[in-house]
Amino acid sequence: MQHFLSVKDAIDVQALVKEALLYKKAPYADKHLGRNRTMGLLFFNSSLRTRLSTQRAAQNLGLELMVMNVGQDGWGLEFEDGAIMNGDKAEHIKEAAPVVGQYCDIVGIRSFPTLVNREEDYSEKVINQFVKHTGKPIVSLESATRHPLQSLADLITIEELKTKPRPKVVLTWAPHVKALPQAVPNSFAEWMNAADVDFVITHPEGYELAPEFVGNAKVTYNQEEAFKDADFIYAKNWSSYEQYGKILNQDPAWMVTMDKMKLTNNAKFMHCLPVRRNIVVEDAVLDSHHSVVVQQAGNRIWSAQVVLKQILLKIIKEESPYLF
Ligand SMILES: NCCC[C@H](NC(=O)CCC(=O)O)C(=O)O
Ligand SMILES: NC(=O)OP(=O)(O)O
Repeated sequence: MQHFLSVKDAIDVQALVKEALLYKKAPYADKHLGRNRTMGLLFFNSSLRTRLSTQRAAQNLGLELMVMNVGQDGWGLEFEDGAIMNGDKAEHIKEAAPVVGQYCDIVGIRSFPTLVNREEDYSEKVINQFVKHTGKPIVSLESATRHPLQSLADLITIEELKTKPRPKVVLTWAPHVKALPQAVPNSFAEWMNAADVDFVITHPEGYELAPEFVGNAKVTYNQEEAFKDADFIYAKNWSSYEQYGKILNQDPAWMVTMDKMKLTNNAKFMHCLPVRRNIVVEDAVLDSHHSVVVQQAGNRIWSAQVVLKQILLKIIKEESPYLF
């Protein structure tokens, strides 16, 4: 694997899931793979799970780590080609990224969307400039439009917990107080469309995701209809794609409740976290046997570890082709 930015970088999704579950049983099986190599994690935005689980995954593979909150501690970065840098941005990505590449063998980037400029966000301007200028493999730690390490962990969780070969998986929009990115639902949809599941998306009118992510999913505005016989309920808020970055609806009737969970096939409740209790989902669901959110977050280690393994194997192969 060269970079990890979307499901397209996973040559065989099922094989990745299987390998991740092997790591869960034997976390240190490849402890020497990352020896004398360093991973850098650059955060433009807050994180708990991604930061800690990716560090843990890297440590399990013997990698050294450097972590930086570039959004807070770094120089303001300019991304425009040809910019006259007379404002508050001290450094251009054309220097910053290759400098990071001098220090690190693999680089993880977290960079949320602007939610103002759709074209810019959907062109993945920030992470793609790191890909272009760093000269090292780049791992998305949640970019403007995708969160692939999360989606792989979600698929691992579904694989672990499914009770039938082709479970019904429902992605439901839920209310929120803030305008949030489409990255998590986009990415979840992209991975579910690559998996063997019966995939349904439900949201209020105006919250249609970009068609390239919806793919072949069934889409309905009727949440209760969607919940019927579901095996997994995956809740997430997102802001509008059509009226880009806007909040169109905060109707609490879209919150996931115990009454709605009763319509399902005793479904597991999933959320990428952080989740706002009694806004997105009521306490009764999160505190019940339905909720698998902690196990799901735990699986972030194995999703990161299997991805870093694939990238390390490519680096080692290129350095020492005679070994293969
Ligand atoms: N990495 C997982 C989700 C990150 C982000 N959530 C948030 O910003 C929640 C913030 C809040 O609840 O205030 C999102 O939706 O993409
Ligand atoms: N799910 C997730 O990515 O969590 P963090 O934002 O805390 O990393």
